Amino acid sequence: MYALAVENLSVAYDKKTVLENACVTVPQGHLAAIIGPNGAGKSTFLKAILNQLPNKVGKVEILGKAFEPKSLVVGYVPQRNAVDWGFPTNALDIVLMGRYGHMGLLKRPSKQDKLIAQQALASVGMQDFAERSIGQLSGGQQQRVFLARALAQNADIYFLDEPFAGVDAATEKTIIDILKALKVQGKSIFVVHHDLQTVKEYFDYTILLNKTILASGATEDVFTPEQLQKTYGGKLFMMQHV
Ligand SMILES: Nc1ncnc2c1ncn2[C@@H]1O[C@H](COP(=O)(O)OP(=O)(O)OP(=O)(O)O)[C@@H](O)[C@H]1O
Repeated sequence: MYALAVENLSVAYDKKTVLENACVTVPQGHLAAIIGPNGAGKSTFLKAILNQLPNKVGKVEILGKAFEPKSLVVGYVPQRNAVDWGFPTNALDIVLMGRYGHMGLLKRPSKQDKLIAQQALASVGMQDFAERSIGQLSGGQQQRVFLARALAQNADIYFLDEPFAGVDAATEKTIIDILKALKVQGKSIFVVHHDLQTVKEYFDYTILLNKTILASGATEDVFTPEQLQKTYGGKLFMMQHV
């Protein structure tokens, strides 16, 4: 069974097609980068997989099943700028949302849920900020809290949209170490990523996307100058580092 199987996925916004016939299968247990230029459709690809876009056509299976919004199996960390940070809630409550699907009918967090949420906050180095309003956290701290929420959910497959955007080197290291640890546990992780210089170091699997999936597979096979040229065209100026 594949972690992700996508067949002929297409998405249009206002009749403009931004994703066309994307096809990819990814085995379980990989830490996979999704890369491609700005506007290539990477966020759209994630949102379509997670059934957030009404105008999608095609077939998507996550661990052999169609995505269900209440699924506990799938954890999602959206792009930071897609989140309403004015929402009046504190960091611990955000992380507790990751436990929501695990709670009983009354949706009241148990002691165990609170403990798991606190542990998740601690694992991203944010234990001292549990009571802080999310609007009063720095960008990197917000990113850590959202990662903690996904960790508290204890999902099997994770989708993260640019988790390293605007974070400092220490936060980036914290995040990548956590993602690598998830992979060691056999989980599957998909990360929209922009920094081509760290792809080989961070990811064992790479998906190249520009309006459709251009290539996917083991990073050493896919992350080649030829494939990157195909994906980025003339816009690629970092070829010498590849
Ligand atoms: N809600 C929307 N309505 C209309 N067009 C949209 C919408 N969201 C995205 N687009 C367009 O779809 C295309 C793909 O956008 P998307 O955000 O998926 O790209 P991306 O690869 O994630 O880009 P980036 O690397 O800049 O984050 C872009 O041309 C964008 O302008």
